[in-house]
Amino acid sequence: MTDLHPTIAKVTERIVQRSAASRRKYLDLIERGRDAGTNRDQLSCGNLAHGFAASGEDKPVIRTGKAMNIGIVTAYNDMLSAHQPYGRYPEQIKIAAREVGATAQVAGGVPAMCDGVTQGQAGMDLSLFSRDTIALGTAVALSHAMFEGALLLGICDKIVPGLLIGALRYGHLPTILIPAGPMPSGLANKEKVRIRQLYAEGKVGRDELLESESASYHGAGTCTFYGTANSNQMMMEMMGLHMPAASFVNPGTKLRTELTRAATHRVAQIGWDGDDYRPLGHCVDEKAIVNAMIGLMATGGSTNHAIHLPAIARAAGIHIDWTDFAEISDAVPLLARVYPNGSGDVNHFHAAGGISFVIRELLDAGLLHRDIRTVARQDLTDYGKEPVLENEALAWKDVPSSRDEAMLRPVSNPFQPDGGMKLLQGNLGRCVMKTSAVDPERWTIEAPAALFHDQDDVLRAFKAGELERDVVVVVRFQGPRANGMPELHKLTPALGVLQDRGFKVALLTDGRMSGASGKVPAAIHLSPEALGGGPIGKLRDGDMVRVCARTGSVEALVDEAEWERRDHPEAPPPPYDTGRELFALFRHQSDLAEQGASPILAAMDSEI
Ligand SMILES: O=C(O)[C@H](O)[C@@H](O)[C@H](O)[C@H](O)COP(=O)(O)O
Ligand code: SF4
Repeated sequence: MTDLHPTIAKVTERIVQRSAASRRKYLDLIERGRDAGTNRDQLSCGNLAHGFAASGEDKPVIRTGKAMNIGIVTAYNDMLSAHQPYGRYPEQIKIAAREVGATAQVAGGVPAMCDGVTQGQAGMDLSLFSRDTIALGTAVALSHAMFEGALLLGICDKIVPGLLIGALRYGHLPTILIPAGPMPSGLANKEKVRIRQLYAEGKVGRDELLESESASYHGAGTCTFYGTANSNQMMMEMMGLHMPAASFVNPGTKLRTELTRAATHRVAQIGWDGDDYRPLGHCVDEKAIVNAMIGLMATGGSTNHAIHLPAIARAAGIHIDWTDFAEISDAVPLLARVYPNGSGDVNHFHAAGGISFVIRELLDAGLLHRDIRTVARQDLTDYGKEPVLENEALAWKDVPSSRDEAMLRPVSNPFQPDGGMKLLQGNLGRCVMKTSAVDPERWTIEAPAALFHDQDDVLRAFKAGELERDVVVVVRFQGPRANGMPELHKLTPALGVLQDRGFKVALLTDGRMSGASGKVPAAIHLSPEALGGGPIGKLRDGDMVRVCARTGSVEALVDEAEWERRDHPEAPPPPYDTGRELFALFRHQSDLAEQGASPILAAMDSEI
């Protein structure tokens, strides 16, 4: 057994020390959890009668209170292709629960935004704060206190983080997340991007573009690019919160059904009445959080998790920062190239050996904490195996080697010696850049700034031919306090066209990009944001700006005295339509992206 890599050990210990007081307070909460009014024994007869009134055939079992009653929190809706299969899951779960003498009820539903539907639209300004809204909805669902275990149905971008943040405040409950799997592969992602760039250049019309898009996104299941949703799945494996390697099994298959059934049986086995109690708050500890960070680096995961993982950790009393990410990135090799970091999609990744291969490789190399408390039978070792059906029964098998080294490689022969996410800092602040999808010759870009306060103005300038040059496109007032920190992924085709025409191009913003954003170097999440005085506000058109993932720097190359003299521009008005005004409270309370950009956690931490 290889010793744990010294950097992983050092960063973990630093996080443990930094979090000692808040983690202790959190663990005390878990100890009190069952007595703090969030447990069926605390309920009155009236409470209970309301709780099981409509439970049908399960009523006698729920009424006796002897078996686990499982609370299902579901993010089902028809907007997310990834979540559409969840519509039938509660009935499957109830049947599976009865098979082991338990019961299950839908504790509540939570909203889920499809970032693909809102991308480039006003709705995208609600995307990040939908995460905290989901956390609040999860807490409302579990506050019924009718449950001794929980199953969370969520996959996509802000939904898994939101479900986890809410469920962690009920960390005394054993909890398993149940994925629904990726849609089968459609039009190749590279062809999708080619048509998009032709459309951006005016060379094809909407009909051809719509045909291409709907051949790519064509059915039920998660989109097959390796964006934030599929990075969520990877992280849940690295933290041991799924049934092992359940993530990338397609919907509508027998194996998928058996994995859902197994998760329901398993959660009933890890409750406080048994001899293998595994509460969520003990599973999500410092080592599990570090494992999730490692997984992001080893697979080129979504930059959105530089914001979500700090928020998830904080809900468990754990504090991480971008320096932790950067040091882990330097120690962890890139083992997977899944689109946008390569040409294959998550179905190809899974077929090549997928997450099981990655975990086993990292464990064997001492690059993961093996000894974490997972929801499975032992430790993370279980997650280095892939699920199969043997004579119709679920089994897990070793994955001895990659079945496609064009997209999945061993630690002995990685794509990059270090991970896919870099910390950049300098006189403009701190930000992150995902390098795994960017050609290394573009890791350093130094060019004149073109300043914008709105992504649509960038596209207008592109169409007017005003960006045909080396350029750092700066889009500011896109931070959480300004307009909710939208993804600016709609800029990708136009910036890609400029890059393909041979210009040196980079994006610099206090906003976000999609996890599916790829080949154009993007220095994002710049903190502190422009609203409130962040240095990005001092930039002027034509300033030379340098972003460099090699040296980890983001600099305005402006005379120091001139820079000091500069004042800040007037901020654009806050967003007002599409319900965005309802989220003013969240904008006002949000803290830094590096802390998780979470208004609810900022307010919670100010009280406890
Ligand atoms: O972070 C992410 O992974 C994105 O938010 C993703 O969920 C979103 O749907 C993209 O917009 C999809 O990519 P396209 O917009 O290119 O289809
Ligand atoms: S991956 Fe993105 S686009 Fe696809 S269903 Fe999920 S949120 Fe929507």
